Amino acid sequence: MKYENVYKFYGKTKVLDKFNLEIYDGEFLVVLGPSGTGKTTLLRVTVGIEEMTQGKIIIDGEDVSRLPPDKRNIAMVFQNYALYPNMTAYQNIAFPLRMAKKPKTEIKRKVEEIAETLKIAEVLEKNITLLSGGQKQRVALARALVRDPKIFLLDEPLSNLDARVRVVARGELKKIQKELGHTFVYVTHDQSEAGSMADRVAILRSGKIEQIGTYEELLNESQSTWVGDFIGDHPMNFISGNKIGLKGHTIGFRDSWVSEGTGNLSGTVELCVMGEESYHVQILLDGVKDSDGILPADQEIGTMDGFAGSTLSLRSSKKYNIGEHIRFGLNRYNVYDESGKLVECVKPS
Ligand SMILES: Nc1ncnc2c1ncn2[C@@H]1O[C@H](COP(=O)(O)OP(=O)(O)OP(=O)(O)O)[C@@H](O)[C@H]1O
Repeated sequence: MKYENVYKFYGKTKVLDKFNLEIYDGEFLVVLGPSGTGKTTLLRVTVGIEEMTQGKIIIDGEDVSRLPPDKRNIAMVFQNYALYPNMTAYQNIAFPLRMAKKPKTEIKRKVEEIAETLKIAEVLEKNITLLSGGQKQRVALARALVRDPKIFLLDEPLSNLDARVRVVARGELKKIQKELGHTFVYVTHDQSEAGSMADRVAILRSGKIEQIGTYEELLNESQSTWVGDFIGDHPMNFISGNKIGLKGHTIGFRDSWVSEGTGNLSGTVELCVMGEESYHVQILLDGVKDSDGILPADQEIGTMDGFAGSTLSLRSSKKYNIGEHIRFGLNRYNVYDESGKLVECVKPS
């Protein structure tokens, strides 16, 4: 599927801005981005429940931009599942096939088959209101899958599940997608979902793709300070390049890219909290007041609202006491120019 120069306006508000993207067949693409950046609009325009203002969507060489939703061979799973509350799970899943006037025997066979795959066979006769969040989510998925569409659009389908069920559901979803070979376009706010499921992640910013790649590439080779700040469990750390001889540039590094004990940076531990696999250590860098050294605490870099240049976060296997003074160096870092664009990824040997 390919988007070519797609624009979407709501009145005067530009939501999709010359949007271009090719999604490969069988790919699991996750779309991440801040709130209000056009993710849901992108899905709604793709499935056809919202008309685009300008541009094309091409599927298998055919321009589907002006086709009605039921002629696009695309299914969408909504965040709130949009199930029919007065129907059983069976009736919900069968609904699109009934609308397509399929024979009863075929409907029964398909619904049972998909219910088996998604492990909801035993709840088929239950009313939808009696199902758990996880079961509802699977019914919604089954209802989308039963039509056997080529492309699936999923808008935060796991967000109503509790944290543990969500982790299991992620794995199942990924497995189903690979087994069936469908193309999935999956919108989420949850970066760990992106990291665990996506073949590629597209970061949407103001209706355009800011960067696309594997989650790892986005983390390690963030193309802009904006992406570095946005992606990851913690934002990328940024310091002035002056400190290490790169005047006018910004140095970006992840909290795990440090070696403790030696190096040309030092600071005082402000906070040390235990994470799942390591300690998250917050450091107030030395030299904060030095105008030729580290950026002053109140200075903002680029578009990173409220980013205080003086406080960094590190990941460590060691527990530190508050007030402890530590020295550290960088195992790798990225260099950004004045406009916040990536210049170089450096890995000192
Ligand atoms: N029907 C509509 N009429 C007018 N403006 C709309 C409409 N739908 C969305 N918008 C606006 O378009 C912009 C993008 O909305 P959209 O829901 O696509 O963002 P999103 O990235 O999915 O956000 P979120 O992550 O919060 O769900 C927002 O500014 C929103 O207010």
